[in-house]
Amino acid sequence: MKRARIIYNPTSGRELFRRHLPEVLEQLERAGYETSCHATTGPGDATRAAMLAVKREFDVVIAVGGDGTLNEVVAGVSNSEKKPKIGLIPMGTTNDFARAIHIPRDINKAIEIIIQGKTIPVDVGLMNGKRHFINIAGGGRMTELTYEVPSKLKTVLGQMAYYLKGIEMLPSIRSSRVRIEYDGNVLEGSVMMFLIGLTNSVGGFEKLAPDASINDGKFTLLILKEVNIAEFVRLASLALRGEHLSDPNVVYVKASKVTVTSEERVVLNLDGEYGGALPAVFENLARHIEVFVPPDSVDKLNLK
Ligand SMILES: Nc1ncnc2c1ncn2[C@@H]1O[C@H](COP(=O)(O)OP(=O)(O)OP(=O)(O)O)[C@@H](O)[C@H]1O
Repeated sequence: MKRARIIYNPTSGRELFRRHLPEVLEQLERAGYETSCHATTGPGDATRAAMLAVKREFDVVIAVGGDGTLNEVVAGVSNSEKKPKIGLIPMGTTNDFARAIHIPRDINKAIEIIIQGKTIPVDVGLMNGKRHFINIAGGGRMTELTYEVPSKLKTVLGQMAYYLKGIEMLPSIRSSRVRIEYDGNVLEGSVMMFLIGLTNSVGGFEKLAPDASINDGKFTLLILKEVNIAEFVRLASLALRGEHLSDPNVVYVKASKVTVTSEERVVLNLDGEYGGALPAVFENLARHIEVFVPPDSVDKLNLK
């Protein structure tokens, strides 16, 4: 019998998952999975739980929560040789990764995808050899807003909270002088922000990196050069429609290794959480984990 470990954030998604747990266990049992659960207790706990699941040789680990929980689970399995396959039940306010691989927010449908058994290898990002990311790493004053949004506000308002915070922060946005090295190229100058993405969507901007592939071993590096506020707002609205790529203020390239340094203090954001400050080396761990995906969506995933 196959063994699955559910790691769920009980505070995520208005605590809906706990009520559905009995039927989820039954659904998995019928499909031949012996399943046990762990409810996370706070930051870092999902990583510890995932490491334990690796040690106890579970075949599958199911991350239930938002991008934060998934990030922690991936970090927990990432350093082991024999990794469990990762299933995903999106319950968070931001579920960028789930959206990128077409996992619906419906609990039973998400479980059904795991039961169907189709997995694909996907890339994982690693910063400074120790911190993992699954969606995006970024730096610059602009990217700070993602973790400055209070979680209460996020729960109530969802995506809207980011936009409100973004508007509030607009006047204080300024550029940072950085040196960015990517696959042998160098770019030096003042930038509003740089983003190092694995998937195509970030915080509701689903066309930010329209050609991103989740298993090509490459990041999409997106750099926004120094612009004034009016220009910034214009570019943000272009980015919503995916029309920012050819703008002269935007650098848009693919790279598997990116090194960023600065003489200023530039803080980083990893998957929406505070990620320390520069200097940083970002490496793409190609095809590092196996995740369950809907079999009928594989064609739409832009796989390499
Ligand atoms: N029992 C808990 N109480 C409080 N915080 C928790 C608990 N368990 C986990 N966490 C923390 O909550 C963070 C965010 O959770 P998660 O990503 O699952 O959902 P979310 O906050 O709804 O959505 P998102 O992170 O996508 O905005 C996790 O990274 C984890 O550190």
